[in-house]
Amino acid sequence: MYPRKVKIVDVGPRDGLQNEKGTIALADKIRLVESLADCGLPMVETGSFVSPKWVPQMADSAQVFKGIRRKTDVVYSALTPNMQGFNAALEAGADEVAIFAAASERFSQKNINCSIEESLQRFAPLMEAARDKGLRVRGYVSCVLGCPYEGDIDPLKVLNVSKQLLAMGCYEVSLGDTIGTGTPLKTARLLELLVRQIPVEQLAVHFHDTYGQALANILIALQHGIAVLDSSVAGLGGCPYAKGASGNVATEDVVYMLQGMGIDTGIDLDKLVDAGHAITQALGRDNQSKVAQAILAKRT
Ligand SMILES: CC(C)(COP(=O)([O-])OP(=O)([O-])OC[C@H]1O[C@@H](n2cnc3c(N)ncnc32)[C@H](O)[C@@H]1OP(=O)([O-])[O-])[C@@H](O)C(=O)NCCC(=O)NCCSC(=O)C[C@@](C)(O)CC(=O)[O-]
Repeated sequence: MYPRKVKIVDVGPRDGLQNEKGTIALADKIRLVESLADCGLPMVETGSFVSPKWVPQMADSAQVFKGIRRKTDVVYSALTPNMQGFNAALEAGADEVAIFAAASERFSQKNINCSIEESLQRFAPLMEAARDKGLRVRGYVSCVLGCPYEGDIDPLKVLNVSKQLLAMGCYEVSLGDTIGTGTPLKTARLLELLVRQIPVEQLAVHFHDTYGQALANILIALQHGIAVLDSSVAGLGGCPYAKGASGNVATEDVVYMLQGMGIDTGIDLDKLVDAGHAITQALGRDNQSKVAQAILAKRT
């Protein structure tokens, strides 16, 4: 009924840190990526090559990529909105890139300054360049279960954008509940529609935990056969263009739940708790992971 093995993509160094207002030392960013890789995570979203005017915190992504000690079995990926970002990511040594579209017109305008249709046109040359270079491209769809500007989103819009990203050559689409308003019932309705038309191997889920629904929604995703989950160590994060959006579901909480279900992730939970503790200490932030809080309390 559930997948036996699940791939977790930790997006903490990108989605987790992009919204931080204060300066984060380059060394802390590098340490975070390296420590996540050391936990056994197969993929770490390491940075983003977007306009530094739009997202200043990601302005040093090239230095992060260049500074990390790499493990050969880990994919270090980057977010790229256009050719400029793609070229910079390639130059910095990203193993793969992700393009990001939305199921909401207004969010698309706020986030990347163009319509959904224009964003897809912008991605076309990037997809061609990636094909030429043999680089895999992941696709994101934001606002799949609600938009900060439009409210409810028609699941058919999510289906439509997802299919277009896959038709353009993305190997997988990650479905973003950007503001965390999804509930299990809404998630089930969306996924029932999607898995009828898209091979489940091409779907991933990306839940923010703003309303505390993320683990319940992940369980629904697993029931639909989805075996790729995005999360962020210590529950870091938030989208700068979605007011009030809190962090992604905490990786520690996801790993703990999956371990309890007998699902293999290949991740060392104790090391993960250490990684989350180190970055929250560096940021001077509370750790949002309940599991990390419990394990850390037990240790002392
Ligand atoms: C897409 C743009 C660039 C369009 O922004 P624009 O202003 O329309 O772009 P432009 O092409 O007119 O260029 C304007 C300026 O930006 C520069 N520029 C242009 N492109 C780049 C680039 N790649 N890297 C660096 N600089 C760039 C370009 O060089 C120029 O510089 P200027 O001449 O003014 O000095 C902008 O809107 C942008 O950067 N947006 C990024 C927004 C973002 O990163 N949002 C957060 C990530 S999405 C997210 O969190 C959701 C997700 C993925 O996690 C899933 C979920 O939870 O839903």
